[in-house]
Amino acid sequence: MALAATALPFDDIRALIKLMPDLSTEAVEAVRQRDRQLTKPPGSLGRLEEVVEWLAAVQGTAPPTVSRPMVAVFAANHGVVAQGVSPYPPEVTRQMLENFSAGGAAINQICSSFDIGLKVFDLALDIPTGDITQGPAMDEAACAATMAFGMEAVAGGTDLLVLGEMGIGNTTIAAAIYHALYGGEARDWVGRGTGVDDAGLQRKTAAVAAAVARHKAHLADPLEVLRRLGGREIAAMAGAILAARSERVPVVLDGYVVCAAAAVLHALDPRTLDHCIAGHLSAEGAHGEVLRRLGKQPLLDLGMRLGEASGGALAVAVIKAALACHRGMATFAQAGVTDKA
Ligand SMILES: Cc1cc2ncn([C@H]3O[C@H](COP(=O)(O)O)[C@@H](O)[C@H]3O)c2cc1C
Ligand SMILES: O=C(O)c1cccnc1
Repeated sequence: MALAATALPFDDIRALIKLMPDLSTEAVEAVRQRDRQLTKPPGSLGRLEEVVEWLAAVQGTAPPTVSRPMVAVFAANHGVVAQGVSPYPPEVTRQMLENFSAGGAAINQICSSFDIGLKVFDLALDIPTGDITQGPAMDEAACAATMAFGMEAVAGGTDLLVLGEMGIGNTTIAAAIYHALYGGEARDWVGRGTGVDDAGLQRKTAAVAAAVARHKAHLADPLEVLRRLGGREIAAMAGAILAARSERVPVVLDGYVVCAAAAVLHALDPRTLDHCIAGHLSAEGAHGEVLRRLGKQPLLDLGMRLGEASGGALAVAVIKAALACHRGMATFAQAGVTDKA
């Protein structure tokens, strides 16, 4: 990409969005043509059929392939925890990374159940971002550099990417982003996260309201929302989504927190999420409204509210089965089954 030497980092991101490849309508047509010949009534696999069309559209090939699915978990710490917004201390972020390495977390078990690779990225856990109620989370250079890190992190090596996060306090960060992008009242976007009590919920709502009020004059630009109210894992995931698009890699979004990264990109240009699917509906209350605004219907609804990419990774099981049906089922001619007249 040719960029002027004077270009600001955020301008690089905007330039990259303009270069996004379109999805392939030819590949979708080829998938539909094969689907019509498979031994089942047309449309009977419902959403599974759409999933295969989506994979083909993104990858630009028919049939599409999912041979190396990968979960990428981005971890960061947040200054806003000083406002008493999480029942857990920020040390838990690092402790959970150790748990991921040891294989003891939910995401380890889900990945091994469905043969999914797992990579975890530590985004300077010892240096929390600024408390968003007091000032910006990051400066522009740090935010753009973290987006670039997210792009590099997922480059190559996968044909289906699931994004996830670990960061104590990040449901407050996500709520602030939604409140900034979508308006309404702070309480519309705030949930209990890991389980704050009523007093904690009040502190959380007050922190989200205070953060958005403090930065109000600068929130018209979604990238300013990201740098002022976001966190490093959110910025890295936004970068990862963009990189996946340029590499034609389909992306599975996890829950309420991951979708905050998606929402920033969607506000810049809704087409940035054409290669993304919503893995599940989180039990964190506002997630349904977020998905409605993003125009995404979740694949699963299991009452989960964990993060770590757990809901997204479970959706890979459905995606793999959808593709196995498409690639492996016999046609009416092959099986000697009579098609409808
Ligand atoms: C042991 C443990 C494991 C987790 N795995 C994901 N999260 C999830 O909870 C955090 C956000 O919730 P809040 O905003 O309420 O702090 C994130 O780290 C998220 O990934 C966890 C949280 C805990 C405590
Ligand atoms: O849905 C999520 O992303 C979520 C919900 C609660 C806690 N952490 C993450």
